Amino acid sequence: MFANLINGEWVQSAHAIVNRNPSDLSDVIGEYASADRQQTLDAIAAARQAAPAWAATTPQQRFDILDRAGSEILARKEELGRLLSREEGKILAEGMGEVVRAGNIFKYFAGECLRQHGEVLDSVRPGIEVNITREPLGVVGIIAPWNFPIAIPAWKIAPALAYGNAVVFKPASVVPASSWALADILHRAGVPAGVFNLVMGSGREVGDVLLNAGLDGISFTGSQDTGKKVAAACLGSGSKFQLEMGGKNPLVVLDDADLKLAVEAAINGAYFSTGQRCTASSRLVVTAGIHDAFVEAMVSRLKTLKVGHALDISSHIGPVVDAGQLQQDLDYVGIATAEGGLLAYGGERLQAEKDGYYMSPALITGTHNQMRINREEVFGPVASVIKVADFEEALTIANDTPFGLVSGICTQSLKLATQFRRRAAAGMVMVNLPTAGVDYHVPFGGRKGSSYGPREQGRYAAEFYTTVKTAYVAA
Ligand SMILES: NC(=O)C1=CN([C@@H]2O[C@H](COP(=O)(O)OP(=O)(O)OC[C@H]3O[C@@H](n4cnc5c(N)ncnc54)[C@H](OP(=O)(O)O)[C@@H]3O)[C@@H](O)[C@H]2O)C=CC1
Ligand SMILES: O=C(O)CCC(=O)C(=O)O
Repeated sequence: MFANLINGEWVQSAHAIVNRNPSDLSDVIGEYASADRQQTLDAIAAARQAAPAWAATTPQQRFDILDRAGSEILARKEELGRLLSREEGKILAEGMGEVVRAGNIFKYFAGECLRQHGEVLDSVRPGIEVNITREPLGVVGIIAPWNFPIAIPAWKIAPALAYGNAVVFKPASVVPASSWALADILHRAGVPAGVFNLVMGSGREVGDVLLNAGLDGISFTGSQDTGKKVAAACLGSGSKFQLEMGGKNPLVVLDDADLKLAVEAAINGAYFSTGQRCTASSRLVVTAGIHDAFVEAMVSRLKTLKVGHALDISSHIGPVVDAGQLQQDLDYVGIATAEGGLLAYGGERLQAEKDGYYMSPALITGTHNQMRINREEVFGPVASVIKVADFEEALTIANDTPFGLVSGICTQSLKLATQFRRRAAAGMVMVNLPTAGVDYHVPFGGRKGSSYGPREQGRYAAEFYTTVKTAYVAA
């Protein structure tokens, strides 16, 4: 059984998480130790003890460790990419791409260790100097989702360590293998005992302990429902917190769009990675003049996509991650058609020899923005089309959502693209690009119900993982 990493030791548990391949349920990836409450408390105590010495390391020491971890991740991209695709179900090219992203993130934050700086100002009073510096929070709890099993842990763990914090990390139960591999790499890269702890286990048990332990910070990505629980618990226990929680992202297609480009952006954004991205384009907002041609071209393109085993290089779309998510996706197709939407393509459970969780990508037309299919996050290969009159209506509909992560537009008009960029009520805007697929060195995050707290990624990550100190010194 793959063990948890607590205080620099591999620790077994009484119970196991059995990790199965969603492409082929007969393929068991491994058994992973499911930590209990006491083991989670042990990990927190170890992190508390290790945090001050880690905060006092030199930037060079932290650089060396994070850089070594990044190099190993990059060197093992094929092996780790296969492992990731086996446990989560995204196709191999996407799995390997995600591993490369994780390696680059560690390299980037290794560099950030060396680039930390403060500010010196003269006081408004004579003879006084003001120094503004950043300090680590202390111990940070990290709770990750299943849809990016190595990149999301990387973009939380790397800045936490780079800025001098100790970490207790809980991965999603359904994808422990990539997290275990990452913990093993960090351990061998030289992270001191207790500075990085891995506690695999359920949200109800391990997650609950982390939320109520009064940690210095909690960084969470996952559903809105759980995010609300995280927020309430952190307010109670006094932990600083940061939440990333999904989207209902619009891709606007205007009459003047390059049709081929718009279709490729929509196919990529809505269906690649099986639509299991918080940045997925689940609402396609299309103006009347291009609507019919767009829908026809989408259906033609969808017919060329092969749904299949994630490790089969001819597959374009892998399985859904598990039975619960598959049922949720199929239910939403039913909800949309019951509300009056028309199923233009797909939306069916696909039977497979190996019993994987396969469904055909669904395109639903004739929808309006108040339908549940356009208000609630599905998190699967399901997209709906909303027909609108013109740019102004498209923008209004794009912004009319409880979420605000990404907003995209396809147009050849610089003027309308600029208007959209300025007026979109979202944390990220994409012009003539899919809504999904972001860089690792720039801020990531949204507005309204999508996010709470400082942005993740790039140097903006320092806003969450550090606290600012202002010192007044009489000269
Ligand atoms: N925005 C995004 O990036 C993501 C959004 N989602 C959305 O969430 C839906 C459900 O996915 P799911 O994985 O169940 O998401 P959850 O929000 O339930 O899980 C995310 C993480 O939180 C943990 N967790 C769950 N309950 C608690 C709790 N009470 N206290 C502390 N931690 C907890 C989970 O642990 P455990 O795995 O053990 O349950 C997991 O590590 C999806 O259908 C999708 O709509 C999901 C993933 C990512
Ligand atoms: O689209 C991306 O590259 C990132 C998506 C993401 O972070 C998520 O789905 O949680």
